[in-house]
Amino acid sequence: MADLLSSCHTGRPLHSITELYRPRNAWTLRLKSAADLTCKFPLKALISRRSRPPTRQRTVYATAAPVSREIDDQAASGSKQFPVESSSKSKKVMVIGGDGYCGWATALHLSSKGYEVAIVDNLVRRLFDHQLGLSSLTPISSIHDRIRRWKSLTGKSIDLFIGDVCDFEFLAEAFISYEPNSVVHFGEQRSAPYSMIDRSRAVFTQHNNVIGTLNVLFAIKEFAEECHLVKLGTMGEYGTPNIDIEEGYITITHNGRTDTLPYPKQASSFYHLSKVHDSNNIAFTCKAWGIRATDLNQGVVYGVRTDETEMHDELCNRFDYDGVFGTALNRFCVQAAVGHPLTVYGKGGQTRGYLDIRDTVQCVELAIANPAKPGEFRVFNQFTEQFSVNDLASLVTKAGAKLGLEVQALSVPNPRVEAEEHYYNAKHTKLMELGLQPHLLSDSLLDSLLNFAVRFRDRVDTAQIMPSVSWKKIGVKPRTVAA
Ligand SMILES: O=c1ccn([C@@H]2O[C@H](COP(=O)(O)OP(=O)(O)O[C@H]3O[C@H](CS(=O)(=O)O)[C@@H](O)[C@H](O)[C@H]3O)[C@@H](O)[C@H]2O)c(=O)[nH]1
Repeated sequence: MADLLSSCHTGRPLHSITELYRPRNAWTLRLKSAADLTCKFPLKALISRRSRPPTRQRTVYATAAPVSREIDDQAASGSKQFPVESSSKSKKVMVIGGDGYCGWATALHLSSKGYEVAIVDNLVRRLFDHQLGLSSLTPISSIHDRIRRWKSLTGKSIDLFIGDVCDFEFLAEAFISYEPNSVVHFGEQRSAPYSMIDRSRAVFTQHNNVIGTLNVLFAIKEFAEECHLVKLGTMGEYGTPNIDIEEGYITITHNGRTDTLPYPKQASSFYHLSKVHDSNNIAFTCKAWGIRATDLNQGVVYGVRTDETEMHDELCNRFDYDGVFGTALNRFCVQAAVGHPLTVYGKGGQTRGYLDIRDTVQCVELAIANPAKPGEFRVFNQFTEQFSVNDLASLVTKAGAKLGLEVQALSVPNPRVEAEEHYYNAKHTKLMELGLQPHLLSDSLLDSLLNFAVRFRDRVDTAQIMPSVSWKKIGVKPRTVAA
């Protein structure tokens, strides 16, 4: 904890979140690499000696503290029992990053659909806010209160493993004790601007994301080889090529020979690049070890409410509007609500795929319910509609006017290095074929998002709105001030 406080104080980014939860030298056995450990000590045997019998609800900390049933017991009284679908018994899903924006909504959705759910999270997203002086538009409860409230409302338990997937021993223990059928991996540093603050944040992002995913792949190989990996990738892996974007693969004829190859990747931040590296590692392990995996190349997510999160204030999701973690449409709604000009970066012709958070949770459910085959590396483009930044600005301006808000769009110098006018046409049919029923961005949806922002506008810190992370100015000196 001393480390945590000093990190918050100095703004020093952590190289690994494990630093927070485990004093140095606390383990007699430090894992340098899985291969090291496997040859010196039989890892399965080592961990099975330490593991506990499965329990209905667990909270396991990185240091393998005793199992706690406290949340269950406190919450069980007076709960409304939802029917559990019979097939759920064998459907155990581990949601890595289940305390974050997409992860929390997904964990609840899967739980409500009858899956057994365990959240694995190191809570580092909350720490980033402390370090940078940021805050969600919406007040969010602790993960413990969230899970307790869910249990009291629905009777459904969510297991909790608090720790870092970069710490393989922790991850191995979570896998062995939980025995997941599917792993949904949201547990990555997901902000492009965060990864461009300074050298150490760039290194943190790539280390955290790439090594975390590599550890998940090793854990599947070693402990759960049938387990289906559903990995959150990004549409940003493709960049903005001047040809149509396919779903993962493109068939090319070159010098008279034809092959179907991974679609070219042109990511444009250290964050987006980390996802490219992940995709390569996953594709390789599918081939080499027969892992089954689905890479969900997700677009920009908007919205905040899902059927489950709106059941109670304590289930409320986070809503980022700042220049580091806030994404385009959500930011514009908050800006409109507080009378701040909409921050269109550069010419505003940047076009991306977008989707409602209610579709994120639906897509993940569809991927889990229709798993990839052993050895298959499946790629789905996960978005429902394309918009340019200018499109979004004019939609928000119109919706704002209906609510009596005076909204203006302002072109601000683009802090990023990206094409501001370009061709963009990305395929997104595979999830539709599996049955996705999209929530498209209608007037009424935009009205409700704006109303939501208006409801919480007193919580907005307008100093966090303008972008302050520059792709070109990134340097080696640690930036300790609010980004
Ligand atoms: O106030 C703003 C904010 C953003 N933009 C522009 O809007 C576009 C999208 O930016 P964003 O911040 O909404 O989204 P991005 O940085 O691309 O990242 C987000 O969306 C990605 C999907 S995608 O964009 O790569 O398809 C996810 O992978 C990330 O985790 C998520 O943070 C960019 O061209 C950006 O320059 C503005 O013009 N004004």
